[in-house]
Amino acid sequence: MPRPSRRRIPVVIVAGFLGSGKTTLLNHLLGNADGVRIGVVVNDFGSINVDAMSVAGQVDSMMALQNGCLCCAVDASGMDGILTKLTRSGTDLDLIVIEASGLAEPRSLVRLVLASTNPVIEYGGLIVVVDAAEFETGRARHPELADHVRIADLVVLNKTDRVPDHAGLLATVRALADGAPVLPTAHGRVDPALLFDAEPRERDTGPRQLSFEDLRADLADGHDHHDHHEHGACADHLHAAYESTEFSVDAAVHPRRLMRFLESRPAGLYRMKGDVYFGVPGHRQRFRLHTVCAYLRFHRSRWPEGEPRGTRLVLIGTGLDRAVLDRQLHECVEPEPDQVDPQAMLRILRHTES
Ligand SMILES: Nc1nc2c(ncn2[C@@H]2O[C@H](COP(=O)(O)OP(=O)(O)OP(=O)(O)O)[C@@H](O)[C@H]2O)c(=O)[nH]1
Repeated sequence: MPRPSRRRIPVVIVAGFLGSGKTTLLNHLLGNADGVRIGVVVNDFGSINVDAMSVAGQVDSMMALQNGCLCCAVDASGMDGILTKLTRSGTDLDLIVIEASGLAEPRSLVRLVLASTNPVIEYGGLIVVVDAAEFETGRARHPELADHVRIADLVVLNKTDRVPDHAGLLATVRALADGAPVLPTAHGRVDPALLFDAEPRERDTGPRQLSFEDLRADLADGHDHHDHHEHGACADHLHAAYESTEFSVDAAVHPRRLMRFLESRPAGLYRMKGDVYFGVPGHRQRFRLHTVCAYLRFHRSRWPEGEPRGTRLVLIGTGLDRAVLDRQLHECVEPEPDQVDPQAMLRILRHTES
């Protein structure tokens, strides 16, 4: 694949609601970069940066930021600092991808990149990943999700494998995207060339559109919202309604007890991700857990060399009772996993991909 030929390094933002498939898409991109050197900024809402762990090792240069949303945690000079660190990392990058947290406000991220004074980068466009299985319910609760589609330069309608008949949804998303290309896909398998070429489109000035000239003018007038808000005080943002908590033990959990917890998890617990150690004979590998609303999947793989065995999960949702969740998860801890009958793994394995 030809490398992007522009002299400045394009900075592409990948946004999309919790669990829509941003990291999956990023990994597909990294795995098919074909010599294009990619720097990555990964931002996780929770305090354990699962996304960074998922992309580590494949990337030319990475900065990981956790425990908050980049869009509120840094101001324009903070973003400048991040981009400068990446571009000075010694790797001659062709492209920078910022993976937003699942609760980020993409408009703010666009502003931050546009405000950068780093002379070697340029804004390369906004890609919004949409979860085909959850979008309609999601936007009923959070109309902002439709706004995110409206301002995208490229929309990836992901998880179409979970919605075989998605023609109606595709039409809806296309109408919202207002002329930006919409790519139906599964497992983030988009042609990387499309991302490298995701140039910010020329926009006319429809009433609900974000004009990049307007954004620049906003910034020039000092109207960047980061000039007015303290860290984390973005009450109008999607993540104001969400909270996260973590569970981290250097221990195994019992497969049946964990499964019971997962099957009865509260409705407000929209997203869980992280690593689970069962330690059961024959099943001592790392089980990476992902839940997105009702979706539940484990991905089994080897533990990276030297990584301590343990169970480390991030839980994100609304109205979470942290104390109860913590107690319930602690009740799943199994001190003698060697003694657990491997049959206890059956229900876990039903939800597992290797
Ligand atoms: N069936 C199906 N599962 C998918 C697809 N894309 C991603 N997933 C799964 O969905 C889960 C969440 O995917 P991620 O890529 O981690 O989503 P994300 O947007 O990075 O998540 P956050 O950063 O937490 O917002 C994982 O279990 C993925 O394997 C898809 O197209 N189809």
